[in-house]
Amino acid sequence: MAFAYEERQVIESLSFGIEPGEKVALLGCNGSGKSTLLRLLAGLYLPKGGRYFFQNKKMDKKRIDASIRSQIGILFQNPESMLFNPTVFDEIAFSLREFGYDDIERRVEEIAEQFGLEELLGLNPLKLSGGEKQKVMLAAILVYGPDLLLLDEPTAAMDPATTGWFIDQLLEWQTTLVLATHDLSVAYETCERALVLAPGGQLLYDGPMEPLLKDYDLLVKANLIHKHRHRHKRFIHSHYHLHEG
Ligand SMILES: Nc1ncnc2c1ncn2[C@@H]1O[C@H](COP(=O)(O)OP(=O)(O)OP(=O)(O)O)[C@@H](O)[C@H]1O
Repeated sequence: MAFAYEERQVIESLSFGIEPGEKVALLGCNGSGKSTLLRLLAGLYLPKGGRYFFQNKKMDKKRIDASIRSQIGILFQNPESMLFNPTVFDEIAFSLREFGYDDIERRVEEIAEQFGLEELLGLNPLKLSGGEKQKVMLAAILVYGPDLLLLDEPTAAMDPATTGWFIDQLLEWQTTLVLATHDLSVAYETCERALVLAPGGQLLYDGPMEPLLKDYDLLVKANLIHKHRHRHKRFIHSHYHLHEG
């Protein structure tokens, strides 16, 4: 498929398939089109060229109704843009109410316990820290059990301990996952497959994680690592570097 914002081509003839239950890391430098691709996969944008099939049915305007929305969960890069309820409880309950679930209180309390959010349920979500907001938004998505989970830089605001907790959660969830990240170690620990986008939205790599991490030329080409000079004690030297987080 292909996608452009007005005249600006962002995704160029991308072609790939994802099997149910697969965990796929979406890698690429700033502006390579990861967030745009996640929005396409969520059905928030429709391709401007080519086709996108979700669960063997073509995604089009007619299909994007509540039943599709309840099968796909997307976490945006900036969780603030998604928080609009007066309390954390209401935030997590929102989609459950929209999709007509029963037993809402029990479901919210269960996921709040799993995420360690019990003490925050009565608070205004906008007053939480960045990492807590990410957790609330994730809980609000996972509580309705989507088949496809699309996460845009979910660990960007998390401290190392929370990131570790989050990776453990990701490994437990049975949903299909597409995880956009700049953090190669999070990608490696959670996903068996990687898609690497080049600036301009072409696919540079589609395959298992392990060989990708040994392919320095490709990682440099995709801007996922770089060489620079820096200081170690009294010496200045240069080598390949990961800039994570
Ligand atoms: N709403 C929009 N209107 C016009 N251009 C846009 C819009 N959103 C994104 N773009 C452009 O599309 C390109 C891809 O952006 P996108 O946010 O998908 O990249 P990304 O890989 O997610 O980047 P990052 O790693 O910085 O989050 C960028 O050049 C961006 O300027």
